[in-house]
Amino acid sequence: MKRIGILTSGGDAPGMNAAVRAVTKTAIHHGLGVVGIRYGYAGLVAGDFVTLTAENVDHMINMGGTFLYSARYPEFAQKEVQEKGVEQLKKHDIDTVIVIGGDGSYHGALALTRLGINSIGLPGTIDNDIPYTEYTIGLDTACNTAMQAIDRIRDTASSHHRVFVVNVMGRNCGDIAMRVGLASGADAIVVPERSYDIKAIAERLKRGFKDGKDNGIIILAEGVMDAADFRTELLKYGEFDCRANVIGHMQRGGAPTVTDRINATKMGNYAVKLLLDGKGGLAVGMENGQLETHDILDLFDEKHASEESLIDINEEMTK
Ligand SMILES: Nc1ncnc2c1ncn2[C@@H]1O[C@H](COP(=O)(O)OP(=O)(O)OP(=O)(O)O)[C@@H](O)[C@H]1O
Ligand SMILES: O=P(O)(O)OC[C@H]1O[C@](O)(CO)[C@@H](O)[C@@H]1O
Ligand SMILES: [Mg+2]
Repeated sequence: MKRIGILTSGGDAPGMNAAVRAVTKTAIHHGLGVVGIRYGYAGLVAGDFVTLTAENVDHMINMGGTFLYSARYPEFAQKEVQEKGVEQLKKHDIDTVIVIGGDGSYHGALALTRLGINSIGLPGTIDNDIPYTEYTIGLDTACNTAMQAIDRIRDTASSHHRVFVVNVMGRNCGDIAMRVGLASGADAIVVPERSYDIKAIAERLKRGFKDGKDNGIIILAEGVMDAADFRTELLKYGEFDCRANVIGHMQRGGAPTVTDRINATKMGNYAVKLLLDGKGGLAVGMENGQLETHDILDLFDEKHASEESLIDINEEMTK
């Protein structure tokens, strides 16, 4: 093995830098060189490479965003573009790659492996939408950030006896909404994985106010609909003082939590060991708190299993 290339791709996620740091430090420990590829697959094809040293990644464990930058570069789905990327890697003596990104980015990692560059995918996305893993790097920080925002929204909602419909991120996956909804004591959690009854939600809110509650919070996954549209629908079933709120990209920023730092570090360390063992085309995941691997190819036929029981628990606790 010569040198490891590392890139971050897709939406940035808190903890990506911690993973890059772990890869760099572990690789150096084993006498390997590490090259940072900037701007995801776009930088790979352009040859935007930077040698990483232990000093480069110092203080990176606590930094949000990705210092390697990220990109959405759909052109990388084309074989001839992938081959240009491989040429760049060979030119720079890089024979293995670690990709930190979401499900889309994994397609690129598999393509590189098939073209002779052993590549390992680390789950780096706030969405937690990757099959065969209960956790993705950035999920915990994003949930904490959203939860803190909702705590603040509840303060103002209570002061005015208002209902707030709050959109949280997650693309087509409801995991952030489920976690944040339960953690913030939402009156309803609405996600793409489950059908919902907007009239029943309105009735529940009405009952709450009648019984003396002074606020209503609905956590709405962005994959279902916009908070503004949901508000319009809700108002057909009751007269609420109701506001729509979108937390948005704030959920992707900020210093990673302890959980994200530790898991990103473990995953980065593990990825180097997999490459040292000559492995490629694998996705690192976590099941019952333990790291494991699956063939990337197997992920594409699977759907991520959300912890939907969180919604059941929340439902059981609402009248
Ligand atoms: N089929 C594919 N083949 C090769 N590369 C791909 C493919 N699909 C996506 N990619 C690469 O991965 C990049 C990121 O994919 P995508 O935008 O789906 O984000 P992601 O990795 O799923 O992360 P997130 O959803 O968290 O933002 C794309 O811009 C592209 O460069
Ligand atoms: O940063 P962009 O391109 O606006 O993408 C937003 C999307 O990226 C994510 O933040 C991460 O995949 C999703 O939750 C969201 O739907
Ligand atoms: Mg994705």
